[in-house]
Amino acid sequence: MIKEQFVVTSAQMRDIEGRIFAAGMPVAALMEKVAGLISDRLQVIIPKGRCVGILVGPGHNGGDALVVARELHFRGYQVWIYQPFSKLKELTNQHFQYAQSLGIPCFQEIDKVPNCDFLIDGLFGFGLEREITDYIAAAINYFNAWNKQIFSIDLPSGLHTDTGEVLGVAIRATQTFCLGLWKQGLLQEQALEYIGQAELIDFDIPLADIDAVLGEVPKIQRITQTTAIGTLPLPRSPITHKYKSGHLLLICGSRRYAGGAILTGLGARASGVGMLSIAVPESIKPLLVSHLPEALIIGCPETETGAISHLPLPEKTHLSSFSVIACGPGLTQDSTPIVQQVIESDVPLILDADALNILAQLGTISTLKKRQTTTVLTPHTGEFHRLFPDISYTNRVKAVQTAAAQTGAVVLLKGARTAISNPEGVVWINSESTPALARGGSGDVLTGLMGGLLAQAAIKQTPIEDVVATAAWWHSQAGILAAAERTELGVDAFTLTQYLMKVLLDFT
Ligand SMILES: NC(=O)C1=CN([C@@H]2O[C@H](COP(=O)(O)OP(=O)(O)OC[C@H]3O[C@@H](n4cnc5c(N)ncnc54)[C@H](O)[C@@H]3O)[C@@H](O)[C@H]2O)[C@@H](O)CC1
Ligand SMILES: [K+]
Repeated sequence: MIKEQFVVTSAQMRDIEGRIFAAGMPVAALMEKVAGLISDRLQVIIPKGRCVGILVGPGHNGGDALVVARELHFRGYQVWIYQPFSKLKELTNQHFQYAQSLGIPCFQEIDKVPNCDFLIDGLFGFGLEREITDYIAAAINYFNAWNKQIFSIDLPSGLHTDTGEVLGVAIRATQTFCLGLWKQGLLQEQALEYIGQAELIDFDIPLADIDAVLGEVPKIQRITQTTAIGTLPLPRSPITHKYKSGHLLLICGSRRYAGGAILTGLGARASGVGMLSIAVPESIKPLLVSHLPEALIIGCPETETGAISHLPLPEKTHLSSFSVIACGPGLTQDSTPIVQQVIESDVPLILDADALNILAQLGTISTLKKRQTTTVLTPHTGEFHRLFPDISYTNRVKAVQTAAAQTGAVVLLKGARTAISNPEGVVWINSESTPALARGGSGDVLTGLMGGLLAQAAIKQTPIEDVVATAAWWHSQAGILAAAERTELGVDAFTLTQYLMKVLLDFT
């Protein structure tokens, strides 16, 4: 396990730091170490000699900020301090006294502080307990309105450490230096606009203390390159053959949405899956064959609206001859019998897009209850709400944990911070993505990629949620690389499929 993987709540962070202090590490020493690391980072980012305003809170977040103030002062920056509180924690107060003794200008009144281009936000960290009100809220709005670069210590002040919700008002940070371990709130979608660029400041928390508090298998983990690459079906065994690399069946497309079938097929191709079969309405079979000559295209009888009416699988190749089935992209809602058929099968199944809307109409929980084998649901927020109308998704971690527990499925909730939970509540969060992916078709690509990876994983017995997490990571890394090379406007779903292979070369 690497530090970047862990995700903690404020209570867990409190417990972990409590163990460090109980073991003898003085609080002041840890504060000095942490603030020293932050000062080193700031010295690289903020040009020498510039004016830096330090916003100081009443607790140890403020203490961190005061140590940073002292250090930047000695390194030649023009530092001033804004500290509007009457009661400070003991250690924070000592640092405040010392900063004043050094002649660093300190202000208690907001309208007295001089202008400057860089602010350090040390108002609140993981000790924020309640909504921020009156003169503190006014100060936060005041500094946000400056539209200057703000560097937040641990968390942007005002964000709930666990849910990422704004407690009244919050600092809009340019960069956030998260201390020691990623706080859960920083991985929640609603916090994104306040966090800016987030980075972890590792201050050598012993793994033993983390394990003691989080347990052997931490409930919530952040997907990292290390965890994702480790789950890829690489390297291949030299004696493999096409049937040992999984056989994926995609059931997708309609006369109206032929493109969805093609994009899903291209996503599956990029996964390296050994055998790929794609069931589509007969009328678009030639189209699929032309885009995916290596795939076995199954032309299906279709309804008068051009949707698949049933699967003409010759008796010998019935559904259970496939390692995985992925169903839904471009299906339209006229293929209910197909969705029922695959749900009743005993084949590991991914349901996406229209298959999810059909599942919602059939009754999510009651329909899935019968399934004994792996099911993966990949809704975006709208589909999630239709599937689980009474689960709130403001805290997306809790939302996927609840949905997974209720259905017995692995649930992936798409978004800027995609969250994945297995039925036992073990959660993966994909913490890097790009708005470039918020386009029609990119979800189809993910479904195909995920299906192909799951089909190959069936052989290695990799936990399902780890494979789903790897698919989400790979998909977003391809989007990030494509956006870097083509801008965020240049990542259409087809282009995305081309970058899936390219990005992997950077990581393997
Ligand atoms: N625990 C430790 O000793 C260490 C903590 N560190 C820093 O200390 C922070 C945690 O420090 P604290 O636990 O003192 O808490 P914070 O500094 O995050 O919160 C400050 C204080 O603000 C008060 N407060 C909370 N909500 C408020 C509100 N809405 N309006 C007004 N006042 C409010 C609380 O009484 C709290 O004590 C971390 O985020 C990190 O920056 C690091 O220096 C590492 C060492
Ligand atoms: K802060």
